[in-house]
Amino acid sequence: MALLEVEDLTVKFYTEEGVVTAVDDLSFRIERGEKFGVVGESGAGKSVTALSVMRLIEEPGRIESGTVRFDGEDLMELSESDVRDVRGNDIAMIFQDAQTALNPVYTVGEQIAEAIRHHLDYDDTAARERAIRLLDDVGIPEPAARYDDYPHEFSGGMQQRVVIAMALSCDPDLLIADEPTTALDVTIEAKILDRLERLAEEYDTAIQLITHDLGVIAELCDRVMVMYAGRAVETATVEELYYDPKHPYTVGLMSAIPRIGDRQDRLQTIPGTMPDLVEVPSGCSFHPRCPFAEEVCTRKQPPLVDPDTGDGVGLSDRAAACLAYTGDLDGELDYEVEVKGRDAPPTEPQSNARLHASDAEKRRADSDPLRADSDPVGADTDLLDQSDDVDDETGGRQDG
Ligand SMILES: Nc1ncnc2c1ncn2[C@@H]1O[C@H](COP(=O)(O)OP(=O)(O)OP(=O)(O)O)[C@@H](O)[C@H]1O
Repeated sequence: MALLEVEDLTVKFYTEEGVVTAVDDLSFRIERGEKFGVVGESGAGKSVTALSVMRLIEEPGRIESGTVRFDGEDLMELSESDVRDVRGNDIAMIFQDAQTALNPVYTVGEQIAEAIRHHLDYDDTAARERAIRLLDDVGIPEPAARYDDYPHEFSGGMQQRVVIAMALSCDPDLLIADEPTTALDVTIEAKILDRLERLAEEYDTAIQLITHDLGVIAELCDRVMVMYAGRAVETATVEELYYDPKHPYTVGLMSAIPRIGDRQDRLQTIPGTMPDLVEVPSGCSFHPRCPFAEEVCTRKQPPLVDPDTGDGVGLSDRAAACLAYTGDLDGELDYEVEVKGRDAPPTEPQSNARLHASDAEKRRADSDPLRADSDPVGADTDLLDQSDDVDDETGGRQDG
């Protein structure tokens, strides 16, 4: 039995502008101890998916349908108090902004110890010891001394480590991490991801890592689901995704990963933005941005299929939702995957995928009214967004 099984999940927000279908008939599975990545641009539905699993969707949102089974138990059927027990004990969640997760008026040690006392029924001394061990585990120097410091005395990177310690304090089976390192400098990001990976293995915790950055997925994950406009468009192992991406959107995301010494203007590789989810384009929702789109793509929604056979797939199988794999397209997907440093360990994105549209397709795309108000720069600055924050990894106290 898988640890988490989500089937046919649909979540809508009833806003003044209209009904937003944030998650549309989504199914996926996370195995025990697995590191599962969810990737896609802003608005793809990644966070809403995670919040739905935790049953934390609030008005004007509504989970319309679907099942979420955790360890065989349907979370949708549980009472509110039983779900609260699952949160914290079995599933923990961390967010991008460490500051909002930490209470400024309590010391970090107290906050972790309180979570331990509450969920694990430890006495004060045992909770303090476990909290100090956790601070040490997440890489905070002099953990016993830092136990009594307040959140503002820690740098951003160190605060996020504290949040990870708090999330792991009750030994959850699943840790949902929503853009946990996006606000941090890249070198600190790499260290925290590395630490997260080691701890997940040590504690046998599965991770659902949400990010818009395929580079982060490569650092940590075993398997990936690529989301677009509330739907899964591709699922694969990390190796399959990097060496052999199957969906044009994945190829576009891959092209957008910046590399050292890379002078190519990547802002042109995946033009357009995520559609307005009140009025999702007909057929394949990616078709207005896809260089390979044909007329059929405007009216037929592609099912998730095995890209080799075109057959339907199970929850964990390799799959892509593109009509190229169901035999509906006249043309072929024409893209290259240039693999860099095949022998290098998969800590760096390995492939350098490129989309090619024929001149005719480019002209069609350029004159496509659906693209008229697209914003190529906006789309890709999001994909390339990196904070300039410089963090203090020495563990030293912050000034002031
Ligand atoms: N409280 C809300 N009210 C109305 N619409 C919402 C609400 N929360 C989310 N949505 C909509 O649901 C869609 C999916 O949002 P979601 O936050 O899941 O995207 P995401 O992929 O996590 O993007 P990001 O990386 O920006 O968080 C978006 O169109 C968003 O506008």
